[in-house]
Amino acid sequence: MNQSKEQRILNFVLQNAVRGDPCSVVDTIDKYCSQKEWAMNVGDEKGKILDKTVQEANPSVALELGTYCGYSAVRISRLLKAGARLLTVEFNPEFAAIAKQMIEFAGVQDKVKLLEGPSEEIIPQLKKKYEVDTLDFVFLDHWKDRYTPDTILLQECNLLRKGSVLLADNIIFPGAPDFLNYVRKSPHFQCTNYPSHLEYMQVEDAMEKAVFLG
Ligand SMILES: CCCNc1ncnc2c1ncn2[C@@H]1O[C@H](/C=C/CNC(=O)c2cc(-c3ccc(F)cc3)cc(O)c2O)[C@H](C)[C@H]1O
Ligand SMILES: [Mg+2]
Repeated sequence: MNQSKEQRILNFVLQNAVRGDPCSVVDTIDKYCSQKEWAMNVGDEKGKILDKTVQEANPSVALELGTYCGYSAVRISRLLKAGARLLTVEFNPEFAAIAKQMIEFAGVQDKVKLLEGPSEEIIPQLKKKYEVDTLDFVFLDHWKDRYTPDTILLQECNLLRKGSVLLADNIIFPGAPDFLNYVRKSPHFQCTNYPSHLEYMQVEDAMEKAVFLG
């Protein structure tokens, strides 16, 4: 049975990237997805915005919603300080298996915990089952219509603290209009927009940072 695109991306990394080098894994995925097959990784242009936001937040505990192939999990975890950790959530078992191998090949498995299941089930478990107090950083890159319900759920579960940073991908394309509305209208968030382009394309896109004010 022929391979999936995600399996082809992983194989290209296993054969062309440097084991234990997260930057080479990120660059190799970008090379494959810009030259051979497009895929919905955040990519290098928006990835640089992600990098700066992560470095500014310097999180001890970070959460990612929507692991997919693990591109942004590797990209985020390479910037984490000693002892810091990234929890990344993926409910598609095939993608979770790909991402697990990607994370291990990059050598960041000690910083990244891949949680397999739907975010709406996992978020309420973070405190008790995954020993999270509050989240310092959250990257939203899963189904776009789930950004708002999950942002509300994070608040209901008391997982955000004053200064927690949310960063959302695809504000313009495919778009997350209800999320944009929600955070920009809420008195509990301070928002910043970062115009950019869709990964590997010359199509407008943007990221939105929403800092929780408590
Ligand atoms: C209901 C369960 C919710 N809870 C969930 N819990 C856990 N995991 C979840 C949940 N919901 C989804 N996931 C997982 O996250 C991933 C999903 C990622 C979604 N990303 C996009 O759709 C997108 C599209 C384009 C795009 C641009 C241009 C085009 F022409 C086409 C596409 C670009 C982009 O940058 C994009 O990020 C993964 C595939 C999926 O299994
Ligand atoms: Mg995206």
